[in-house]
Amino acid sequence: MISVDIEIKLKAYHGGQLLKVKRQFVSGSVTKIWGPSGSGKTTLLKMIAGLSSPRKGKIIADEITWFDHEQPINLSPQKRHIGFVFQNYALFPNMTVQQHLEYASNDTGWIKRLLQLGQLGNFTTHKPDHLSGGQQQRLAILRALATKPKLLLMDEPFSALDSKMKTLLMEELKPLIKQLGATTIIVSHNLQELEIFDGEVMDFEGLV
Ligand SMILES: Nc1ncnc2c1ncn2[C@@H]1O[C@H](COP(=O)(O)OP(=O)(O)OP(=O)(O)O)[C@@H](O)[C@H]1O
Repeated sequence: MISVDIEIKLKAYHGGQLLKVKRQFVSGSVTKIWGPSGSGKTTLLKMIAGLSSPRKGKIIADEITWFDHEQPINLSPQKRHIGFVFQNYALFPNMTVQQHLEYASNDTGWIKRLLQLGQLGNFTTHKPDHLSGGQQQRLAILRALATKPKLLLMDEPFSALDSKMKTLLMEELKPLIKQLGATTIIVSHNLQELEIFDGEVMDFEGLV
């Protein structure tokens, strides 16, 4: 269970609005986050991942405090053991597909399975600038899964994929996430595309 009770002062949204999020994410569940552009969806993911700090509040994961502004405690992203798919992929320009995955995992069987999942088996020696946008996005997803994270945060993870690839990938991703037992939070502008995942919707409209 991840318990989030935080306040974030959004820097530019209508001149500095306060975003309050109080929510529990049940272990192994999928939550789909939807809301207007600029409402703070990415910012929330970054706060959970430890890449930015809330103004106030607490984040507790399985009884371990990740963030508490009073104590103060702020665990580094490395200690939170999260898989993060960034909206802009954040790939390493000098690493090949294979190196991206080996950087995150030394489980060769798992890497092979991920390459199959993302249909990147024929591109293992390619660096990001020799991959299409959709291939880059798939690599970002595979890299996030490589560490077998218990918490998977995905920010618009399917936006660059054609509908056939999207469906295929999601169909394979669903059992894989279940196998990992990963608590999953997916930000998407298109809730319909996430239909395959059973889970609650968290609506950001009206939160700020
Ligand atoms: N670390 C931060 N602390 C406070 N505010 C931030 C931080 N990072 C970004 N912001 C501001 O928060 C607002 C929301 O940005 P964010 O990227 O979270 O929106 P979003 O809902 O993900 O939007 P989109 O759907 O367009 O991706 C922006 O105005 C941005 O400037």
